[in-house]
Amino acid sequence: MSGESILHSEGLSVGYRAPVLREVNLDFGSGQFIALLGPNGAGKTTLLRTLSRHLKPLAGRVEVLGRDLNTLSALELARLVAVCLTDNAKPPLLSVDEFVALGRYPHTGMMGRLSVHDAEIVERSLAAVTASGLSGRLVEQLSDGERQKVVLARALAQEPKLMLLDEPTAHLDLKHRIEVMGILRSLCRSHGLTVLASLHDIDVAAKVSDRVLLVQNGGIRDYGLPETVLTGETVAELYGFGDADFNRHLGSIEFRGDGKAGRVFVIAGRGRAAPVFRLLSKKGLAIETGLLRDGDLDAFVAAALGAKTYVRAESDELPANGNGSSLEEAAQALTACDFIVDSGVRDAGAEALRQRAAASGLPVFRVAGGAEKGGITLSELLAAIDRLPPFPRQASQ
Ligand SMILES: Nc1ncnc2c1ncn2[C@@H]1O[C@H](COP(=O)(O)OP(=O)(O)OP(=O)(O)O)[C@@H](O)[C@H]1O
Repeated sequence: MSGESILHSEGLSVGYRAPVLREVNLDFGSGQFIALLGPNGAGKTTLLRTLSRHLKPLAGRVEVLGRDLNTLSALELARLVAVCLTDNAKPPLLSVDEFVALGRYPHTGMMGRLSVHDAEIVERSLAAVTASGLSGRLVEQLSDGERQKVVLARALAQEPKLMLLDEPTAHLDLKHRIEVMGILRSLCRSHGLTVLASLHDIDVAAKVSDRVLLVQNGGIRDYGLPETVLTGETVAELYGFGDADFNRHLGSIEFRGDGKAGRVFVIAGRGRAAPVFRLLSKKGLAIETGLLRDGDLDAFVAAALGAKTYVRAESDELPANGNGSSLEEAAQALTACDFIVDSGVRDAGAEALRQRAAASGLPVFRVAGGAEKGGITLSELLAAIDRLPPFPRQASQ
């Protein structure tokens, strides 16, 4: 479904008096969901406004389905391209159904009557964004999230080839955000619709989009598969993160603590410790952890949080007596920490570290939920940490 060129641009410059983005060369096939990403003020809205002919290009050309954007009549353009910009319109005295029906006018003409078929499309479009219940209400009386769905329904009713959406989920709660993204994605798959949507939620963009278009510093920074373009470094540079990391394996942002509140060793493994890591990191603790197998979910989360991780390779079977060299390193790190959290994983490495923890004389907290029975809740862990004497404990001993 991606052979046909839906949108093509060459040497495009967009902006106002001065260019905001230069040399924008795009070529989008049909049936793709493309996320437009970039920091505030990078030019996402300006690009969408230019591609939808709300703004004249400063240079270059744009083609929609092989036709020069400038030569399309307003009606032809509306049949091909639907646009939802952020200026959240509140048309006075229009009902939801009348508003969504406006999307049919490119097909019926301004004076055209809605056929039964058109009325069905209006109904289907409202249902697609789970807004059938809003039928009969006045648009001006809707909440921001409800109005956003209705604006999307109008765009769907237009049955376009290309949808240009500026922050289409900004006002939606998590459930509706996921729903709307799912609907747009399935329209791309089933109807060959192409969507270019500016998104601020990079976690969502990484998971729903077929391609990502990154804009920054006056131009296109990158374009391609989210799986290859969205690396931790690229995302950090794009948004200027200092204290967070985008983890490409998890497709999510992790926030690092400043690590100034003390040092904790977490006996982790098999993904059990991910919530423990986040909790300790928010508490401002520097984290060390082991002994993880390569590819363990815990290793990804720990790395994203800036933890020092002791990993053994999949092939590197721990000797029965637990005397592997990486185990020894992990054990030494453990005894140099202020306290220990045991996530209750049951394997030879964890067992060996547990014995070293018990012998270290350091406080050890076992959290519930692992393979081992017993343990405290995460709230109890926080309270227990608060009761510890000030760190660094070992310096004062
Ligand atoms: N009407 C205008 N006249 C002049 N400059 C404008 C106008 N609208 C926006 N700009 C400027 O153009 C630049 C790009 O703005 P734009 O709204 O396209 O960014 P954006 O990437 O959509 O940002 P955000 O994520 O904050 O919505 C900004 O520096 C902005 O101040």
